[in-house]
Amino acid sequence: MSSLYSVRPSPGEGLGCFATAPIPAGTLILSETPLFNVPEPRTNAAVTTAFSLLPSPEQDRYRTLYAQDPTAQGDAQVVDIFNSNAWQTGSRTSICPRAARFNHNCVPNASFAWNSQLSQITVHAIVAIPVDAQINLSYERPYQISSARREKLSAYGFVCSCIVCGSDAVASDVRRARMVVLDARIRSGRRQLWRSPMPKAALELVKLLKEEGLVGEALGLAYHDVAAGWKKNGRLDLAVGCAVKELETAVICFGLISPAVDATTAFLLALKSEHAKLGIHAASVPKAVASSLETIP
Ligand SMILES: C[S@@+](CC[C@H](N)C(=O)[O-])C[C@H]1O[C@@H](n2cnc3c(N)ncnc32)[C@H](O)[C@@H]1O
Repeated sequence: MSSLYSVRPSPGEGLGCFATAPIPAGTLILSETPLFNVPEPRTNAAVTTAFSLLPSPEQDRYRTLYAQDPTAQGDAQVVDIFNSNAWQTGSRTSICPRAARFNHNCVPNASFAWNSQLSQITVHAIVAIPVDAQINLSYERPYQISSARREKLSAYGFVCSCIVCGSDAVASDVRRARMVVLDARIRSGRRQLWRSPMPKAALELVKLLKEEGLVGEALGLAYHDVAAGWKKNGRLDLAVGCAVKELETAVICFGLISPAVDATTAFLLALKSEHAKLGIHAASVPKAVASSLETIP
């Protein structure tokens, strides 16, 4: 795969990855096999032992990666580099030297994933990335307001200066605080005093995620929740439509050959077959439902 980006200095961020050509959404930007990994929960001893087993040229390559403390030596340097560059890959944490050059943005334009089918990490563009734009991943979960993200990101030794940590912080915090509430409500599956005819929380989450520009994995999960909600409410026709959206998002974030796309396809097919068995055809959609669906293009 010829590289779609070059690694060069990014002011205030060390090195970063910049598109060398326009990159359409859904493009596989990078796939990489980890140099080494350790099981979670990890220990410093596990990291230094795994590092000591690497061939010398790979150790040298590792030592070129970013370290928070450039004066650290020996095991302290190995651990510092690991903590600054490692990614969660299933039940392990891995060093992927090429993926380690992507900087963070709270509204990322690319999605990082561990693909257990390929035993590789993948990075996909989740929106169209113009030439010369920096390609960013998110190091943090999206459902957090700026102060919470700032605290988490301080572990990496930097203060994020992206738009939703800066000029758009107030509006963004309102949206993200609401996302936290909605996500908790969906996860707890709290019983309602009266039954809503539609999955309100998940529909609102989809709307907010789009307003915030968070069109990656979180949006796919929210589509899933909308589909599951419609199913619960006996609207398999609407559930199928949302499961299609979930699948489209999964293909963009993870690529066609991925466990995530397999799972999403299975969910969609199960809904379709249930819908077909019941012989239900798209019923006329009540007005309130139709207007809420307008939020899902
Ligand atoms: C995984 S490395 C990313 C590549 C790194 N910039 C390099 O030069 O190799 C993580 C480090 O990059 C820097 N970094 C990443 N995103 C940043 C951002 N949005 N603003 C400032 N520094 C950032 C921080 O120093 C962080 O600890």
